[in-house]
Amino acid sequence: MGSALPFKPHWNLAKCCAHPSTTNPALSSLYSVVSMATPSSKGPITHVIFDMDGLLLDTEKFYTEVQEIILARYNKTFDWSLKAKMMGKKAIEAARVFVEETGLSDSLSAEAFLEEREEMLRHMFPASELMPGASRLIRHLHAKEVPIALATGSHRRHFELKTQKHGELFSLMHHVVLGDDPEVKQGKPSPDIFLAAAKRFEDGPVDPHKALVFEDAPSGVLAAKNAKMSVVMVPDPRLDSSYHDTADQVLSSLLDFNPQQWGLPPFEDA
Ligand SMILES: O=P(O)(O)OC[C@@H](O)CO
Ligand SMILES: [Mg+2]
Repeated sequence: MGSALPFKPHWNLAKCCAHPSTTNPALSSLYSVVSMATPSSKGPITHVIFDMDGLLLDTEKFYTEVQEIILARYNKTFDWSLKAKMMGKKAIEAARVFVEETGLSDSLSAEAFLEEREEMLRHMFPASELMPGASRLIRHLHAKEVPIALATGSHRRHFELKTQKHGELFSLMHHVVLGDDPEVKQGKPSPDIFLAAAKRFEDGPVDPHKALVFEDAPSGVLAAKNAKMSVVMVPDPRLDSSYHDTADQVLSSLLDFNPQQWGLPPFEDA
């Protein structure tokens, strides 16, 4: 499905020496910054846009589990190279990737796959838990009056099930853009969702160079870059590290984010 990534990145990723962890390997584990391009060339960040699945909520494991179950029926195994191509996308787009990449399209349609997946997922999503550092970062930015928004490939029904236990935290977002929003014509890696999110802040369209996106998925990182935004990637460690190269900064956890590096107010507990 290589052709499903129509947007070619065209920015320069100068690996930076500004952050101590990039020059001193001993500090690297301390900071848990996997890699970093210089944020200084981007100008200070004024607005933040969060992805949801796999970044704020530990929901990617549900998709993985269900897809493993479905594939086992065909004596096939689900792996992280397929996962990398599906994650972050709208449901139907991910479903097409699944049936094509597994060679099942003749026996299983994308629609039938979705129906079967849905039946299992709807029982799992209400148990969704927050990822480490998600609550701390959202609450910090909100308290410091940094405008924050959510941009998730999830459609409304899934969004509601996943956030059932976390309504108060998600209400801190200035706005939420979902995968089934009419303005999101194409899912990630198209920039549609991030451009829609940037438009809906109170003070009108935000200059993309002043927007920082947090993402876990390769398609989401590309979508942010296609929208000309800066992006911090917090990938699952099982994802191939070649997917890190497109991000401006790669962290092991949201807990390792240093707002000051991006011109954002520092944590008071740091
Ligand atoms: O955009 P996010 O929030 O990762 O959601 C996509 C999703 O439906 C699962 O991969
Ligand atoms: Mg995600």
